[in-house]
Amino acid sequence: MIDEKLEDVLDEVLRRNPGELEFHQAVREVLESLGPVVAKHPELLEHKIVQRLCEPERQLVFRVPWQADDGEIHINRGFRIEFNSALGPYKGGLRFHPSVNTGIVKFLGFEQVFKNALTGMPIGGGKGGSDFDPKGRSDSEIMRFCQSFMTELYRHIGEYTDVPAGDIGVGGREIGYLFGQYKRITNRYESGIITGKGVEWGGALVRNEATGYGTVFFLREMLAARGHSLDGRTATVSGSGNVALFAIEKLQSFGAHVIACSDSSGYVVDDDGIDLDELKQVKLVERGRVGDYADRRPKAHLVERGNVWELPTELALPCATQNELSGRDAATLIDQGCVAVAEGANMPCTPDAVRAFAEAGVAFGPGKAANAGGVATSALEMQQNASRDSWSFSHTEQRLDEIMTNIHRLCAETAEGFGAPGDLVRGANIAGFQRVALAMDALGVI
Ligand SMILES: NC(=O)C1=CN([C@@H]2O[C@H](COP(=O)(O)OP(=O)(O)OC[C@H]3O[C@@H](n4cnc5c(N)ncnc54)[C@H](O)[C@@H]3O)[C@@H](O)[C@H]2O)C=CC1
Ligand SMILES: O=C(O)CCC(=O)C(=O)O
Repeated sequence: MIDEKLEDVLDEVLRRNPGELEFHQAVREVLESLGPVVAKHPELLEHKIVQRLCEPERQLVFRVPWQADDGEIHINRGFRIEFNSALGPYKGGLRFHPSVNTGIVKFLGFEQVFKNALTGMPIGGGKGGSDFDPKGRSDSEIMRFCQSFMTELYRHIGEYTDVPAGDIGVGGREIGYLFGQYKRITNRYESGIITGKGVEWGGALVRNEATGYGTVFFLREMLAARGHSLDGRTATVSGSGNVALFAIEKLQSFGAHVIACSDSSGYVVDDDGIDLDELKQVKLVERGRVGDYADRRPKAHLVERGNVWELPTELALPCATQNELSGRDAATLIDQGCVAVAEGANMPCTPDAVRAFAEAGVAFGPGKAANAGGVATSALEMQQNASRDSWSFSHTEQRLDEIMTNIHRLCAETAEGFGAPGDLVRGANIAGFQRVALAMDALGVI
């Protein structure tokens, strides 16, 4: 249900952004939570704070030409949506995937604004990427693509303006090529222009692990609020990229039994529990498929093109991509005893799924809160860059844990304060919104 005045805002968003379905979905989800806030503070609509929040400050779309190893010239499209800078420089990742378009980048940028606000750190929200498909491309092709991408992007980013990082298809290798090209073009070693850097050249310890670890810290808090723990629970994680791998690592360290993970080729079940060293070897070193992992493990098998949510599990961590877990999947998970879901990915559960979990009393951690550990640790990287310092792993992980625990507390208290105890979706949307709205109002009509 959506408040009547907010319905008008949503109608305007739909009219101005035709066909951008993921963006519509993300905006609708936030507006559905804001009824009680605008009822209490009608000035937020009079000052057009909500309306301005739904319109990116700047949208950049550019051509990215590059040459493949066989000599063929390819042309991709690059994007950077600088969504909101009321709290600090635009901050958010870059995604390289063939599905990337304006609507996808806009939904991710919109989510990022609220997520970054929840961290309590001085970062605005943005997102970018390209419809480039890195799958099957050589290192040299990836490098040439990244160099071409940065040859346009460099003029728009900076420590005080816009600070990109990784997302799907953009990891340490790509960040290195992007940073190298920035340095070459500008002749400046400005560590603070991008995060997710290698630790030898300005990166922060724990940034690589942060999103996955943070999601599990958040899940631990969700369970603790209900008097439960992770120890001995079965868990299923979708994806097997950056977020998934380190979510598995932290789940296992807390005593959970991770039985399955996936990639776009299908899912793998391992009755002995996922062997993380083997999975990292396949995914991070060989850049292989989950089937390669199954081939090496005695009690593992691949379900080609299978849906990982058909498996019985107590904990579900969608860590792959948007709308990967449907209402039907949620019903299956609930029937088979799932007690908690934490979104490591951005908007992985469809609105039907989120509704089904709420109705069944399943603890649910929305992505903009549960996966905020990645961007929060990026802000810690910026902090270290600005002070020419580097912190130990244990100190940085401790900071991450505190940040995630605080975000959980903020969401839970906000939900409670607005008459929806336990509803972390509402808590996250309202708490994130309040922080950005306050800053926007203070900064005037800009
Ligand atoms: N990397 C980060 O720090 C953060 C990432 N996220 C979100 O987490 C999710 C995963 O991102 P990363 O792990 O960084 O990317 P990644 O590129 O390292 O891994 C993505 C994984 O998802 C799988 N995948 C992608 N599309 C799929 C599909 N249609 N069906 C099944 N599997 C699919 C890939 O095979 C891969 O295993 C994304 O939604 C991203 O926006 C959220 C917060 C921070
Ligand atoms: O670390 C960052 O700046 C980006 C993280 C990100 O893209 C996300 O939170 O979805």
